Amino acid sequence: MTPTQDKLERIFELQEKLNLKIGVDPKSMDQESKMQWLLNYTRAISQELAELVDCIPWKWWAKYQKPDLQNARVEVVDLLHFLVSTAQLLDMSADDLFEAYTKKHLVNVKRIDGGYHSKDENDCKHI
Ligand SMILES: O=c1ccn([C@H]2C[C@H](O)[C@@H](COP(=O)(O)O)O2)c(=O)[nH]1
Repeated sequence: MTPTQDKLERIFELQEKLNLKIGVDPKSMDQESKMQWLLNYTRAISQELAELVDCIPWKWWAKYQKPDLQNARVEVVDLLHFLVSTAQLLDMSADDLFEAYTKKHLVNVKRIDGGYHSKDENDCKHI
């Protein structure tokens, strides 16, 4: 990591390198391959999320389960790998993700401050 590089940028760089090593290059994909890889990553996210759930005793009828918070942290990191890969497939850079996050954050705060009694389907169109 260079002294001026931020952590999100570094994560995006490492993820791009790992995915290239695995043989996945979003920059050389046609639309059909992009759709296939979006599905692959969203399925992977769903599976990793299930693994995260398994780190928490969720079976209300069973007594053998124990929390595994160390593994929960690893699952969060696995999820981040696939989330960043998904963002990269959608042509988002670390800067784009940060900008979209902060814009959506403002929408969320406005919704909560306004009581969030109804959903405005258009309040995210500018993000
Ligand atoms: O295309 C891929 C495939 C895997 N992984 C990373 C994400 C997780 O950290 C880990 C998941 O692999 P398993 O531990 O479930 O084998 O590999 C990627 O980043 N990109």
